[in-house]
Amino acid sequence: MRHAHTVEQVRAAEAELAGQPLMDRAVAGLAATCARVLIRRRGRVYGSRVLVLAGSGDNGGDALFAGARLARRGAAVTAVLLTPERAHPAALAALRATGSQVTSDQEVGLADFSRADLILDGIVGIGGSGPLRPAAEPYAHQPRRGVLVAVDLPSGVDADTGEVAGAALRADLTVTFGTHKPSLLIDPGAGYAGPVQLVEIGLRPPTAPVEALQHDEVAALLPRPAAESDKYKRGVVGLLAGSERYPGAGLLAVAGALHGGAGAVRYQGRAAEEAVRRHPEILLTAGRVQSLVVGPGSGEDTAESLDDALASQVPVLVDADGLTELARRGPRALAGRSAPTLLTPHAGEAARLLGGDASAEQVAAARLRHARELAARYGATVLLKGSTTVVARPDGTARVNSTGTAWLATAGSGDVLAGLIGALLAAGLPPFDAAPVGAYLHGLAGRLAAGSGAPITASDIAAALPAVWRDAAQGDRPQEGRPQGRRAGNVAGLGD
Ligand SMILES: NC(=O)C1=CN([C@@H]2O[C@H](COP(=O)(O)OP(=O)(O)OC[C@H]3O[C@@H](n4cnc5c(N)ncnc54)[C@H](OP(=O)(O)O)[C@@H]3O)[C@@H](O)[C@H]2O)[C@@H](O)CC1
Ligand SMILES: [K+]
Repeated sequence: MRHAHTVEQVRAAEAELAGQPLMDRAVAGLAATCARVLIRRRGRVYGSRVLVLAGSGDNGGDALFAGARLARRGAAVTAVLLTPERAHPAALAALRATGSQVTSDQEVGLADFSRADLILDGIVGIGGSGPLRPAAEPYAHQPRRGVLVAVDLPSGVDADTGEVAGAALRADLTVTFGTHKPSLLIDPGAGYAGPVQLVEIGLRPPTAPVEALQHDEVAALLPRPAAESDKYKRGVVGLLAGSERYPGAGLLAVAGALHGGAGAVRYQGRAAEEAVRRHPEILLTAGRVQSLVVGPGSGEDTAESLDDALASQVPVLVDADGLTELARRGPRALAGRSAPTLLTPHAGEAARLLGGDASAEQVAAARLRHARELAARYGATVLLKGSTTVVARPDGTARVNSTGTAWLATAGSGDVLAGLIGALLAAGLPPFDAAPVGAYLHGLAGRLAAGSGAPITASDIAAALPAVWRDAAQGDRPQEGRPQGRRAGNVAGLGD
């Protein structure tokens, strides 16, 4: 599990360890990573050109101390101070003692930015607020050829939310200290971080408000049939999906559910004839179900289907047309439910559910905030789809998934996901497990189908699910070329 803590929690955990050499530990890890990057890139540290961008806080201090260590190994280090009168005194003295160049001339800094083999972004860390200050902003737009390593987090990214108010420095690699910050897991911030390396410094923060399931946790949560299993023990999922106008959505939801480990799929939409032709194993009769999926392509039947689903005593997943109808009814429509409800909107549907309080663009730019807001308003678990999928509970705790790939953004991909998660709900996983496990598998299936990069269809994603499931169930790590998470890959040859 990757745990991410807020700035407030990090500060409190840091205070408990007062007197311990936290900065030394952080700097040692940071400098060691930078040295490895230089050795991979140039074969040695000696003679490499390193630029340190140092702001006025401890983030700048970390960068200057790391610069001093690299200078002692023979790197040619230049430090650019963004607020010269307030640079970290001890760190600046350590760097000066190596004979390195120190300047506050931003023209020099920008020129070196383009030339350096390695740039340390120590402009601002968890002490940041608002958009980058004017002195720092030009670095966000400056071209470079070297590797940019963000210290703790990329400057310009909000640590707690991943929101980017203006410009931000786009890193090739982030070295973070003590714990992940939510911004390193959630887009758009995560997109600026690159692969993230965590340096342990001894922090003991409390329960994390944001976490990301990793391969082992997903493996442990996957339902496995036992010797005495029958279809009800494995879980029967009911699908209220597919209409005369959109029959395909129903078929894709069926494919997702069948490959999601359902003991059986009870199909209750208008595409029954085609569904049974394609998937002869489905049931068309009314009967017992252990979860319901309502909405994918449900068209003209949506209102009635949603009534039926919400009146049931089983977990309900509401997607697509079901969400549009729910937005019309508002949060009170879920008030009487005793069984769990899971909503799976994309940004546009989320905006609708929020009743016009935010646009789709605003939702996408502040994913964590809006997923939490929706979960709280509707008293339901919410899976907000997109570049990072965020799952939030009404109490604000969240899980994020980053196995996704841009190739997943294809028609019908969400229908497969709805069926897949519906099957996991039917198997007995609570929504806060079923949703991130489903998103994790769905993302990997997309990656597997897309291979080294090729257009895929939603049917390809469904077809790839068994292979992904098999790997996960056997505890196999995703193989090379099939990274576990976007940021776990060996991007630009920099990951460990
Ligand atoms: N916690 C831990 O356990 C450990 C923490 N460690 C390290 O300490 C870092 C936190 O240091 P920190 O508290 O000194 O804050 P930091 O991030 O340097 O920023 C403050 C400065 O930035 C400025 N500034 C603000 N907003 C800005 C903006 N938008 N754009 C530009 N500038 C902006 C602000 O200016 P001011 O508002 O004062 O004018 C202030 O001077 C942390 O990220 C990690 O690297 C490790 O060494 C060891 C263990
Ligand atoms: K930084």
